[in-house]
Amino acid sequence: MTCQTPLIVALDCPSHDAALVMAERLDPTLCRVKVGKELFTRAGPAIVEALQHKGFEVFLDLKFHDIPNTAALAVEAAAELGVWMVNVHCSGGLRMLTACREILERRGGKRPLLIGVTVLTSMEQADLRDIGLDVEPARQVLRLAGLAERAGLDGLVCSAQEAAALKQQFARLQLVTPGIRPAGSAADDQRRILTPAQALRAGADFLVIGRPITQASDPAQALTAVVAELS
Ligand SMILES: O=C(O)c1cc(=O)[nH]c(=O)n1[C@@H]1O[C@H](COP(=O)(O)O)[C@@H](O)[C@H]1O
Repeated sequence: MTCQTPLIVALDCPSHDAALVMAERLDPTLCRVKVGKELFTRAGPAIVEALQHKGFEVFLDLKFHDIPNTAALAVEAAAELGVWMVNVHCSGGLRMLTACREILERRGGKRPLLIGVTVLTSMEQADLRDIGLDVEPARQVLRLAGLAERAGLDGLVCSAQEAAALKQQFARLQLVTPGIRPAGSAADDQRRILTPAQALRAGADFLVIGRPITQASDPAQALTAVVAELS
């Protein structure tokens, strides 16, 4: 089934069954789905297979960040699950990123898109200062994007607020942007946010949306509303 929109719904659900109930309300021609740390830790590879069986392309969002050998083998394991996209933290460094890309190339065949997380969309300048980085988020994102480019990754996770600058400098990289909030939605723990339409206009290739859809009283209707905003 071909997905016709850039939308990726974050299935941040507490169990296999809860994720499948949510997926039932979504349409695989209107969105891909993301399996993240909570769901994968509870439900394991079986939930990825079940979602694929329902026709969804799956972004496995485990944000690997480790020594090069460990991260690369984890990425290889993700590829074996047949996921559409997998991510690693750019702050793992150039050698880690390169090892992840190389292991996918050695494996050959159909491989997932390998995407580097830059600065989490929940972080603002004060959060970076707390971890010893005296730099604006947008500047740090560009620095990490340079690493991803050198390592030959397929794209970046960033805030849509940085999309225009990134597209200008790194046109090849696909931009995956969480921190998407339809007008009027709560920001929750997100800090660097844009609306779906703003994100697309800024140059985002894929928009990750979780709670505004999954916690809506009618998730299918919330998804349709976002699709309508984008068309
Ligand atoms: O890699 C991610 O997907 C990610 C990176 C990032 O910088 N910010 C971010 O929010 N995410 C994920 O995107 C989703 C956003 O969910 P909502 O805030 O509910 O829309 C969550 O599953 C996060 O884990």
